[in-house]
Amino acid sequence: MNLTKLFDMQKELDRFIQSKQGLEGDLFRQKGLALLVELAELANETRCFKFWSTKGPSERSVILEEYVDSIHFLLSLGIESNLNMLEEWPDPAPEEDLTELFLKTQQVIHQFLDSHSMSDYQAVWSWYGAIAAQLDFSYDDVLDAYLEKNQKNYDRQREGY
Ligand SMILES: O=c1ccn([C@H]2C[C@H](O)[C@@H](COP(=O)(O)O)O2)c(=O)[nH]1
Repeated sequence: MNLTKLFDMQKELDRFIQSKQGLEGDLFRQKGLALLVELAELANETRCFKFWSTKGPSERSVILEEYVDSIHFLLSLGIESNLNMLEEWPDPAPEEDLTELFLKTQQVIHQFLDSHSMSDYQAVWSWYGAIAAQLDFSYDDVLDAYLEKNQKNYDRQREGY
């Protein structure tokens, strides 16, 4: 999937949020922690690791919205570190069960937060691609949900979130 339009939309949204909140400067570390939190929220909605519970996962739409919250912060981190020239979503990492995918993704996010490198940034995208595949989300599903949540984020700022 081509990422150029998403980077452009994210840049606009970030600019809007920062001006609304009266913020300037580097928010890389805050956004890094935000991405780790969103990843954990996503894992929590899938309930993939909750061997002690018989309750099933949340509704698909809830899981998809959590997924695209991560995509917002992943795009935003790319913009903060001038890596938004990445044009295509890198191929997904190999299939594994969801628990393993969440652990690997968390690991590569930490690596990227330390290195700021393009290769680690691409690796984070690859692991998110593998999570999407495992959850049966197509690129179109992700794109549509991103567009919807992007709009919701503007609305929330306007309503004083
Ligand atoms: O600089 C920012 C800050 C927040 N968000 C978006 C990403 C998520 O969709 C949402 C997270 O909000 P919470 O519901 O986790 O508060 O905010 C951005 O896109 N850019």
